[in-house]
Amino acid sequence: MTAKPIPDLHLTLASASPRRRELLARLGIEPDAVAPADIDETPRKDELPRDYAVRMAREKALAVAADGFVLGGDTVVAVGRRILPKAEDEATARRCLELLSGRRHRVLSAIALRAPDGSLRERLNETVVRFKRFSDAEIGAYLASGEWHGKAGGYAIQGAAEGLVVWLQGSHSGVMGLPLYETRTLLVSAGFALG
Ligand SMILES: Cc1cn([C@H]2C[C@H](O)[C@@H](COP(=O)(O)OP(=O)(O)OP(=O)(O)O)O2)c(=O)[nH]c1=O
Repeated sequence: MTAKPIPDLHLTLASASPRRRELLARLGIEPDAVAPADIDETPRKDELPRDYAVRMAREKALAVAADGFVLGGDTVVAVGRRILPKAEDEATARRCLELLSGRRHRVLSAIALRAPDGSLRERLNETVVRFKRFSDAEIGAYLASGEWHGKAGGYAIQGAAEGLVVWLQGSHSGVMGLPLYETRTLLVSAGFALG
């Protein structure tokens, strides 16, 4: 007889991002299900980057119908109060890189966990990153790499972009999409049994 799964112990990752899954695996966690949340990701008028990141993580965790725990996450790159887009085309990626060149920016990475009793817990990681001042050749080479595609702020720190980072204060995993310290403490505080 096959043992019936216990729904309360299930974890669903409400994300289409393969990086979030890889980062979760570093905590020894393999989600029982991966179910991308289909939500409207348009920022509200005058919404602050950190409020937007937390709201998106929360909406993702709430949008997925599943038993057990549901984990949502959202990563936002911000320059001051300005939320940078996810770069879906080269022109957008170029604009992001020109804006980020030689200056500090913030990466807000929020996570939200819906527990089996329906309660919701959230955590936010804020990391400050400073890139070198980019030459035209560096921007050209980075755009040619295609690594910017689908990434908030038009770069991926897990690739060649890290070679352009002068300084970072905060969480490397947070910039990639899932801040591991916050994720671990959130799961522990909700009573999720870590391996
Ligand atoms: C800044 C930065 C962002 N990113 C990625 C992480 C996220 O996947 C993406 C930000 O978009 P998100 O909306 O946070 O995530 P997503 O659309 O990829 O997946 P889902 O909404 O289904 O969870 O940018 C990197 O991979 N590396 C980086 O250095």
